[in-house]
Amino acid sequence: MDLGSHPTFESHDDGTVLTSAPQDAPVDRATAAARRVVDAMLRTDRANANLDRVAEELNSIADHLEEHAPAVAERLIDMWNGEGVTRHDPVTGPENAIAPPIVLEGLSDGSVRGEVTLTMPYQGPPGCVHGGVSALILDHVLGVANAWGGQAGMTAQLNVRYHRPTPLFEPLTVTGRQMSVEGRKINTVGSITTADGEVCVSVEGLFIDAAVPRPR
Ligand SMILES: CCCCCCCC/C=C\CCCCCCCC(=O)SCCNC(=O)CCNC(=O)[C@H](O)C(C)(C)COP(=O)(O)OP(=O)(O)OC[C@H]1O[C@@H](n2cnc3c(N)ncnc32)[C@H](O)[C@@H]1OP(=O)(O)O
Repeated sequence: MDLGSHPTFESHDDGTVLTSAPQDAPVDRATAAARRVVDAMLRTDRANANLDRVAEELNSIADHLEEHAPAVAERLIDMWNGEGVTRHDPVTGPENAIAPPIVLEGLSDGSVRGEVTLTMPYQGPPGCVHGGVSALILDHVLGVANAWGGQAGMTAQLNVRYHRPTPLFEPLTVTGRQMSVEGRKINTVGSITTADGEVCVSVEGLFIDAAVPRPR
């Protein structure tokens, strides 16, 4: 899978930042505000907050953004050619309000690593992370681990084991590592652990090196 050049690398003492750390660009600031709105919407007092006004103002913001939206095909070309591949995805993308977003580093031992504290929008069981959200995060982290390992691919299988509930509101460490490459088949593992080192979720993924054409 051709990932092309990656315009957002930065060298750090600990490793190499593989994803796009949020910057002070207007789009990053606007997306961070949208993320804050999603979180606050779940926390606010339904009886006392003026939600009619909130709906009106948010719809007016959406109207403005949609008025300035190019055709989807054009937008996809910009995303994949101009802006860098790590700015829009739902796990690390600073421009994607759905993303926490997680900053991932590639370490010299071949693994990738990031830290994240997840909040209300990612809830599954009471006070805990939704299992599908953990799977989403790990699928992506394994994908980045493959890129860091030198051969990337499409997810063909993801085997997820939930060892214990994953807490919200606590720092979590997410890791991934490419284990082997046999022809087009890539085996990759990863986990989500608490600050105490307890493994909450572990995954084994099979990825297949497959060409996905970039929009042009
Ligand atoms: C220098 C550092 C750089 C760092 C840069 C950092 C930046 C990183 C940037 C960006 C990271 C991005 C991270 C993204 C991560 C997201 C991942 C996703 O969400 S991927 C979307 C979900 N997955 C799909 O939609 C796939 C759908 N499936 C398919 O397209 C096909 O089935 C595919 C490509 C998986 C395989 O299809 P075929 O036609 O190419 O190949 P066939 O011939 O079927 O299989 C090849 C071999 O693999 C086995 N195989 C295929 N699928 C299998 C499966 N599910 N289970 C077991 N084996 C399977 C087959 O049995 C065959 O094996 P035999 O060669 O015969 O031994």
